[in-house]
Amino acid sequence: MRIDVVTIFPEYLDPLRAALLGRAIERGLIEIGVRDLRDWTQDVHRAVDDAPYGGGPGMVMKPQIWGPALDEVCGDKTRLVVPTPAGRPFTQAMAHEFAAEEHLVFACGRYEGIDQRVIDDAARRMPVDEVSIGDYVLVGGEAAVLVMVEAVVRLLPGVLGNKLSAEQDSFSDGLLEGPSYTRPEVWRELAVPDVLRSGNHALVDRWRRDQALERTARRRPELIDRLPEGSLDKHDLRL
Ligand SMILES: N#Cc1c(-c2ccc3ccn(Cc4ccncc4)c3c2)n[nH]c1N
Repeated sequence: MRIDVVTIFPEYLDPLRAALLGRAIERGLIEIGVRDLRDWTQDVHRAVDDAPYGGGPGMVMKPQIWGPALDEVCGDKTRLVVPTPAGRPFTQAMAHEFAAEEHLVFACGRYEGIDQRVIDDAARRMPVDEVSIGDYVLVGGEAAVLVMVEAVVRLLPGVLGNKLSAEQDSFSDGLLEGPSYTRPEVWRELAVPDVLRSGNHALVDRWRRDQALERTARRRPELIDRLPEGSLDKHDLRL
């Protein structure tokens, strides 16, 4: 997979080259390019924004700059992802969809966002997703791209050390994951649940399922309602 990010703050994306993602790049599992939108400006001030039509606060990013940038960075296999507070919620299911793509381009807006015609024009040539990472307002798209790239790249084969880690994620079965424990057995008078030290894998699996269901019902009850038909067995339903 190749990922390109277009931004006016390329240094904001430096964390993409650290830790797990950095190792995935070194191992050739992914290629990541970060491009400075100002490289496509033609004026001495390298302006990327202008006042909004219809008035109102803030500035809007210019289509004459974004258009040529995306023309150059995007190809015939590109899926364009545009972070925006007005986007569809980014979910684990969407992360899996993105992980199956050959080429992702992330367009990072700033100010009040990117002129809508840039997105509409791109949508004439490629799949475009306007996506939000949550119901709160950021200053630009870069932080959202860091979140989405991490969520997507960790799903790629070979990136995570232990294959099961991705498969047993929160949300992989529609539920939040339950609590995790490691040594020591007792810490500050708090003990690890006995079942986890029983060596009985069936009991451990059952306990973990119960914990996931109870935590989901308590913290995200709407996820229970969204489970596919037949997801809950008779043992689950007794909870
Ligand atoms: N994904 C995502 C986001 C953003 C986001 C993303 C891109 C841009 C570009 C510019 N802004 C600033 C802005 C624009 C319009 N209205 C208010 C603020 C952005 C915010 N905010 N909150 C999220 N969950």
